[in-house]
Amino acid sequence: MAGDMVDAAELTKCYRGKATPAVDGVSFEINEGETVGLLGPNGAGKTTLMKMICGVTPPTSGRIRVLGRDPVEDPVVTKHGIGAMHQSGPYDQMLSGLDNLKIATRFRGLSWRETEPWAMEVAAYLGLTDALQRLVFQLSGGQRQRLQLVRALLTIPRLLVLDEPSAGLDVAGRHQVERFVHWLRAEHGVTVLWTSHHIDEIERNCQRVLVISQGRVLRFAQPRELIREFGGSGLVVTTADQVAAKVVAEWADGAGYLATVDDTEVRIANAGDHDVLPALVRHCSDAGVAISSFGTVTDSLEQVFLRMTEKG
Ligand SMILES: Nc1ncnc2c1ncn2[C@@H]1O[C@H](COP(=O)(O)OP(=O)(O)OP(=O)(O)O)[C@@H](O)[C@H]1O
Repeated sequence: MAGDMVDAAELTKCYRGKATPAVDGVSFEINEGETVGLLGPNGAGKTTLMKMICGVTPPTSGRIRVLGRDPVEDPVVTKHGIGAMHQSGPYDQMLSGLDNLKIATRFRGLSWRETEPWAMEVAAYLGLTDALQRLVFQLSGGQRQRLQLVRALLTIPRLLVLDEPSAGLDVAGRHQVERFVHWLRAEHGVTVLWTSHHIDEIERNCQRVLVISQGRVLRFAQPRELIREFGGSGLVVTTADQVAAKVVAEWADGAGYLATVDDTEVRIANAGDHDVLPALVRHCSDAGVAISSFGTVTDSLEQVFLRMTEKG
């Protein structure tokens, strides 16, 4: 059913002393089983929006429902329905990772005996079994980040909220987290709301993307729809040598295109339709320089995001 997981209507959050709202009249729906990416530049309101979904902070106005309930007023939702991994965790640095998990379990009103098998399975998957015995201050940034994910998953949530889950992780760690979330979704039907400044991560993993800027929704659509709507395709021209590359780049500049040169390769933005090519080939022939090959490249979600938020 549409919006059965999250239903936000005209959601607004104004912080005291701030002239403009952090979240400003945002409406959207998330369906059960979806993985939704939340993208926005720094300060766009992503964390504030996630906090309202998790019931951590109440909206100033508007309405938010998670699983049909008000997340601020209904602790059942926040304690059992939502697993949230926030950017920083209130750890006791002088206790082990394991003891921190036990405290979090108690805080959520759960029994460690019942929680332990699943929590240890998650920790093992994330390569944390040994690290859990060490004091938190002895863990690396990447291990602490993965410990946050275990803590968000003390139960199998209906909705998993991930606020920059890959911050501080190396490439292997990022892929491990991605594989794990994919498995959760496939095996347990967990709905995921995922924010990241690694836009390739969102493009790989999310079915729809909510793009916000200055607290407002710019667009909520599938990555490929965003690329179709806001993206362009560029021309990649490989030349015989750097002199030829310079000739191509100067011609592109003169024709009003943005050209970037990497050794003998020239990328000409928004010139993917082949109308450009005959004029370029003619120019190169007149100038006596050779083109070795050419092809087209389509914008990535990252390029589309930059374009959308620059307009923002
Ligand atoms: N507790 C707070 N009190 C006052 N202002 C706040 C508070 N939390 C956030 N803000 C402000 O609200 C706006 C949105 O902040 P928020 O953290 O939600 O953005 P964000 O998109 O998550 O940013 P980032 O990508 O940098 O983490 C910013 O202008 C920020 O300064």
